[in-house]
Amino acid sequence: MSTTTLRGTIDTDALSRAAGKAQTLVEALPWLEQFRGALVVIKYGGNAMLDEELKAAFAQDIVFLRYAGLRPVVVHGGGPQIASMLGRLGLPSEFRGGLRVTTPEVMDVVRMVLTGQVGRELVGLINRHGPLAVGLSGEDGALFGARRRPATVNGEPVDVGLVGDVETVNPTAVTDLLEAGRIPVVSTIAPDLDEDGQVLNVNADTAAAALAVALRAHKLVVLTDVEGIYASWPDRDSLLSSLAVSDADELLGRVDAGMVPKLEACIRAVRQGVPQAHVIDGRQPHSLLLEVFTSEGIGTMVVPDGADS
Ligand SMILES: Nc1ncnc2c1ncn2[C@@H]1O[C@H](COP(=O)(O)OP(=O)(O)O)[C@@H](O)[C@H]1O
Ligand SMILES: CC(=O)N[C@@H](CCC(=O)OP(=O)(O)O)C(=O)O
Repeated sequence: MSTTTLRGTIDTDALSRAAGKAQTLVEALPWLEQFRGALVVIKYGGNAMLDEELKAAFAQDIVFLRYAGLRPVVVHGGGPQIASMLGRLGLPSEFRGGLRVTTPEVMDVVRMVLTGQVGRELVGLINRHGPLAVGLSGEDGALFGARRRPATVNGEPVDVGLVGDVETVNPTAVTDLLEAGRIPVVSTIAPDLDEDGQVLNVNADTAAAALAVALRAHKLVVLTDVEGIYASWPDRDSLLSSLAVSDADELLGRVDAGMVPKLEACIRAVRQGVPQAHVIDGRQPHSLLLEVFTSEGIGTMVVPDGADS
């Protein structure tokens, strides 16, 4: 629609679109105030990482957070990318109890793909916007120390080889980078605390939670390939917007597949002092910005007991 004035034509539709954009920016103001300087750990999952446009949008969001005054730390996975490289090399890709069976040959591939490929690519995408991102793995500066853990299948422990759980975090390598204004991009390979020179394959969700705790992060955000946490998966009407940590604990027995380590990560982070942990849809472009800067948020938020009221 247009209106003619003495000075020419005013496009009233364009004006109302501009007002909508301004409204979106203004809505972000309280969150910009609340999160100024806030340290946020973002776990970027393998399946939400397969589309080129989504990856570029994710990198934009991370840079946006940094320029908006937050301190983002990226922890990435890469399960599908590891599977693809194992396939190319003719090695088996097997999971038991949600964890990859990791022989010494598989460990070499996991380390090469996470640190040498997936991490490098994310660093490159972020650095298109400026020299901000620096990649590191749990080996750098002794960031992580891990101990071997078995998987649990039908309540029984099952050996999955060179797989570990993070037990120690020395966050100095990350905090040094943050102080220098950088964006750390972490791959989750960890030295074995019990065997000198050995490294272990660590699930990226649980490693992100351990890092969020050690850094006293304001929030942990886990991007994945589903809208959030469903109370009774796959019932699409059961998406949860928020849940208390003891309800999350109770739900743990009823979720399966890849959601188990994500829910465990949220519980671990919140129980150990991170005020909020989110599972959001990495398939939706700019979901991270919607989570941080809009009043409705997006996905599912896990909070301490009593904080959800
Ligand atoms: N209760 C639940 N809510 C949401 N997703 C669930 C639930 N239970 C199982 N899932 C499954 O978990 C998957 C996410 O895990 P995964 O594919 O391993 O993620 P990523 O590759 O991001 O690490 C979802 O796509 C869904 O199939
Ligand atoms: C022990 C274990 O299973 N490690 C994972 C590490 C990568 C990861 O967690 O990647 P996503 O976040 O993409 O699932 C693996 O080897 O696939």
